[in-house]
Amino acid sequence: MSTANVDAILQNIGSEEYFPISYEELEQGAKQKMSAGAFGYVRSGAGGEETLRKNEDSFKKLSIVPRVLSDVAGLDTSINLFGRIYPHPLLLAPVGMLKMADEQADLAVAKAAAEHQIPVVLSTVASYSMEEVAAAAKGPKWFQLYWSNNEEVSFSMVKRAEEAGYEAIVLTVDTVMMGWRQEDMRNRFSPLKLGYGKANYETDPVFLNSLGSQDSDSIIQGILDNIHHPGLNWKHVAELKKRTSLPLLLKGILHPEDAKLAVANGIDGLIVSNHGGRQLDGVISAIDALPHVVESVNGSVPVLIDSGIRRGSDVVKALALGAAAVLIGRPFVYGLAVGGQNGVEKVLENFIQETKVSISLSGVSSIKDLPSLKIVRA
Ligand SMILES: Cc1cc2nc3c(=O)[nH]c(=O)nc-3n(C[C@H](O)[C@H](O)[C@H](O)COP(=O)(O)O)c2cc1C
Ligand SMILES: CCCCCCC(=O)C(=O)O
Repeated sequence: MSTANVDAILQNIGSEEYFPISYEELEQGAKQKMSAGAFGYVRSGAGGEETLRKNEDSFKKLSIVPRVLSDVAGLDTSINLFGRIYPHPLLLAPVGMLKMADEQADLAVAKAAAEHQIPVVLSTVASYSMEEVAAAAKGPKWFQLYWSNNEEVSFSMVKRAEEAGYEAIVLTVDTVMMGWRQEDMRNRFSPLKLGYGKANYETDPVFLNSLGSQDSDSIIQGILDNIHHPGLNWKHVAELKKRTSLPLLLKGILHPEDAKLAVANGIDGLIVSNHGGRQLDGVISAIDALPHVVESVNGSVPVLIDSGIRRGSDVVKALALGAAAVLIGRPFVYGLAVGGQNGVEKVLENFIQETKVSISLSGVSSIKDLPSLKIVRA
């Protein structure tokens, strides 16, 4: 391991201010900084939170069987997605309404990710518009689309993303309506109604033209009318595919048959995800769904994963089970709440370094060799 890695591991020791390292510490730190409603919104899952818990528990039930004496001196953690090389197998998952955590929200997150050339996936319901984020941060960026009932609004947002330099479109397909979120009902908290997610809508000419009036209340009502889209189906996906030259990924795939249909519809990549346990409670954990999805697409498209990834050894397990890359969700949101841009950078540095240590100690020296690493259910 290089001296730089050791330095990074020791970064907290002797430094003046301690920054949380573990996920549990980050969560506690964020709880102290955020309002009860905002923290509850980020932390919680749907229903009885069975899936939220299962996401993490499933990772813990998997064990790495490492190799030794395999010369890991020349570690290579780079990956290739859609023809572009990234230095780490990590992306930042789309997280909407980040002003709940920090005023600089998506701007701070995109700047932190750019420091490491980690792609950030900007949410449709971001707190800053896609053009503002593109102007603030020059790193790789993808755009996450929530389908709009007025489909011309969807196509308009995709066109804007292309023009602003976003490199892929991620259509989220597990959110045709909001999950049953008891914590938010208890707290009477809706960040959408508070306007934290309106930036991409209030800057969209097609959306604005569709409204009778363009005051703040009408914009928010317009978003609520558009964002629930129970009619979404494969025809929309096929039409969207025709409308963009960018790689199109579907986020929220758990069933191998849906994965096959996605490939048949020309989709370029999949994200195995249960939305961090925030949509349908009781569903399979993402890491348990992953090998079946990977098998069903048989290498035809890259399969990424999110939901429950908390540390470097989780990244190793996901890549060993066939993921092309992983997306981090809540950990970076908590980093943002605790320390703004600097907090996100710290979370990413720890993920990067722990991932490197975990791959090396597994006896593997390149990401492309991780699928040969033995993982057992213990
Ligand atoms: C506060 C919050 C907001 C989110 N907003 C979005 C969003 O706008 N679009 C989306 O596709 N997924 C959204 N997600 C889901 C994440 O992209 C991701 O699937 C999930 O956070 C992964 O699980 P993890 O947080 O356990 O890592 C959100 C998640 C959280 C916690
Ligand atoms: C209709 C779904 C709106 C969801 C907004 C943000 C999100 O994805 C979340 O998990 O919260």
